[in-house]
This record gives sequence, structure tokens and C-alpha cells, in this order.
Amino acid sequence: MFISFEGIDGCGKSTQARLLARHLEAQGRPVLLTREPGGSEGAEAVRALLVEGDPGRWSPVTELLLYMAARRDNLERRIAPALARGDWVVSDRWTDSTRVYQATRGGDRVMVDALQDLVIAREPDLTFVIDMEPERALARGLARGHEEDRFEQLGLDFQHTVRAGYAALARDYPDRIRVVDGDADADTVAARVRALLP
Ligand SMILES: Nc1ncnc2c1ncn2[C@@H]1O[C@H](COP(=O)(O)OP(=O)(O)O)[C@@H](O)[C@H]1O
Ligand SMILES: Cc1cn([C@H]2C[C@H](O)[C@@H](COP(=O)(O)OP(=O)(O)O)O2)c(=O)[nH]c1=O
Repeated sequence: MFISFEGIDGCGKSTQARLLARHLEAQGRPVLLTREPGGSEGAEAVRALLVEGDPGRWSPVTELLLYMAARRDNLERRIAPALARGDWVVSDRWTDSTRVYQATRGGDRVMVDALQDLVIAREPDLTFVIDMEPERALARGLARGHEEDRFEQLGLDFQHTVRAGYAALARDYPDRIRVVDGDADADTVAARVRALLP
């Protein structure tokens, strides 16, 4: 079973991915907890190319290829072997992030879907979109004091567009995507997620 978590920056995806992995392990199910971009050694190296340095370094198409290269490496090296063993895989982001973020940054959605079919060819079995108002995610970050930068860099409007992008994707993939209200304490959100497991 391959599960992904999606949502705007700071919505609590990583927290929920970790809590779900812990819950599954407590039930005796082996779990691979992974994140994107990254997860495997090679994909973490690609992540450094994406997140470090000048944000204008890559064109939209090159950036898309780097996200896909990182994903392919993580899939080949870690995710596919785990699924083949029968383990559960919980990933903090997957191709839905590329569909939403690269489209929001002026990328081409047709190109994303074509590359997904060609080089990834694996969708999660189940995707949780952790939904919340960007203003609420920002307030959490300000309380913590270190998320402000990303929101300031990208702007609240960007996060609103990303949120709307996820809502549209949930309509495109109703069999796979579940939208979960993330505006509650982490344990309450985790219980909402668990209630939607098959
Ligand atoms: N339900 C929640 N309520 C309050 N704070 C939360 C909640 N979930 C996560 N956080 C905190 O908000 C920050 C961002 O959470 P994180 O899980 O890293 O989000 P993301 O992976 O979506 O960026 C972290 O400091 C985390 O401890
Ligand atoms: C996986 C992926 C992430 N991203 C972006 C979303 C995030 O702004 C950034 C880093 O993701 P991430 O480390 O998940 O940040 P956060 O935990 O704050 O959400 O990369 C893409 O633009 N495309 C992708 O395919």
C-alpha cells in the first residue's frame, strides 16, 4: 500500500506522515517513511540542487526534470523494493506536488502528466491532502519563528493558488484523493486520517 501526503507548505504533512507511519508500525506493519524531493541518497543530492542556491537557477522545464529525476531514483532504489516486499510506503509528497506546484510556477501540466506516465508510472493508492487556510499555516509558522521565510518568498497568494490546485486535483482523482481538514491539533488530524484508511 502506497500512501502520500500533500498540501500547502506548513499544513502539517510531515507530521501526519510520521504519525501514520508510527500507527502502522504499532500495528506490526513494516513501513517505509519517505519524502520528496529526496528519500534516497541520489534524490537527496538532487534535492540540494533544487532547494539550495539561486531560486532562478533552473528554467521551469529543467526544474520539472529534476523533480522527476529525484522521484525516479527514490522509486527505483527505495519505494519499489519496499512495495515488492509487501511493506507500506508513506511519502511526504509525490507527483501531485509537481502537478500543483510546477503548474503554479508556470510549468506545463501536459508535460508533467506525460513524464509521470513515461518515467514514474506509479500513483499512490491513497493520497491525503491536508487542507487549511494559508493564513492559519502562516500563523503556525510565525509562532515557531522559522517558516516565515518560505511564505515571505512565495507569498500568501501563491499558497492560495496551491490550495486551489489541490482542491481541483481532488476532483480529478476522486478514487484516490481524500481531503482532510488540517486545522486542528495533530492528534485530531491523525485520527481523521486513520478513519479514512481502508
Ligand atoms: N495540527 C497541528 N497543529 C499545530 N501545529 C502543527 C500541527 N501539525 C504540525 N504542526 C507544526 O507545524 C509545523 C509544520 O508542520 P510540518 O508537519 O513540518 O508541515 P509540512 O510538512 O506540511 O511543511 C511544525 O513545526 C509542526 O510541529
Ligand atoms: C515534490 C515537490 C515539491 N515541490 C516544492 C514544494 C515545497 O515548496 C518545496 C519543498 O517541499 P517540502 O520539503 O515538502 O517543504 P514543506 O515541508 O515546507 O512543504 O518543494 C515542488 O515544487 N514540486 C515537487 O514535485
